[in-house]
Amino acid sequence: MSDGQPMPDLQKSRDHRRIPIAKVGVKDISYPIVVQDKNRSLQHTVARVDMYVDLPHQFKGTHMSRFVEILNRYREQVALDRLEDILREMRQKLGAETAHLRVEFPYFIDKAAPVSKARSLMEYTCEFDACLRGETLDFVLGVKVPVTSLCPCSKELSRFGAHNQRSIMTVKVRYTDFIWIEDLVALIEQCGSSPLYALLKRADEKHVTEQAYQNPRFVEDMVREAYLRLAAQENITWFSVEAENFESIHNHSAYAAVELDRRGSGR
Ligand SMILES: Nc1nc2c(ncn2[C@@H]2O[C@H](COP(=O)(O)OP(=O)(O)OP(=O)(O)O)[C@@H](O)[C@H]2O)c(=O)[nH]1
Repeated sequence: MSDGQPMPDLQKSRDHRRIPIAKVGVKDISYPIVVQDKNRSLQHTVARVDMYVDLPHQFKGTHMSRFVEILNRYREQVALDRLEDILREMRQKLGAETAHLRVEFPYFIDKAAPVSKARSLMEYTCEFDACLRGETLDFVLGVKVPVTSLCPCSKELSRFGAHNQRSIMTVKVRYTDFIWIEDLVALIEQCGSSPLYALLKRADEKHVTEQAYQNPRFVEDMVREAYLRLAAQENITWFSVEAENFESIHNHSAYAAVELDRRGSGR
């Protein structure tokens, strides 16, 4: 305080409502991170970061500045292999039992167009969602994969064409051995009618249009195809897949979701 008196610390004071808080902290901090890249070793990107801890009922508030202090101590090193260190430090510095750290970031994959082979960077929104409770680290990798879907019903009924649209497939996985984002994207891209590319020349455009027409998929087909492919990977202990088709003939989306949990099944 400018008059030399100690500043009051309201956060530390007692709360009498006897209500513990499961998650309190900072949300949506923009921060540079480093992600392992299958083809280029490392990829630098900028994440939106959420950091939360639990707060016992007797405390009025958490110490918000400490979350940002911790993040800044890991400057240049906020990466998958440091998440557990960051979570441990959050728990310790905030006197909490549970810590949550979620980073959502754009990740870029260099793809070749199907015919011209023209190369371009395609953006995928990814997330690392980690939680440390006791000695258990829970980690979920999430990726949003945009694809084209073409409606089988529309194709069946129509003399010409079929309605088609951009769809977003959201996959989340828990696993035992490292999974590349690139491999997860490639797996999910097989589940729509056609993959998306940032750059298509005319020959490519003809190819993806015909590919989608030959490969019609309901939203149900998309999540079922993803289920089969993900369930075939022993390494994956849990997954969820959502598909949202932004229908071109409706002002609403078609949606489907599936989930498989093998944790505790001895596999
Ligand atoms: N707990 C809490 N703090 C908030 C909130 N909104 C803003 N803050 C501010 O977060 C700032 C930092 O608080 P602390 O982390 O306790 O700061 P500090 O006491 O200087 O730091 P420490 O000595 O490490 O506890 C304060 O200025 C708070 O007012 C809120 O909703 N809850």
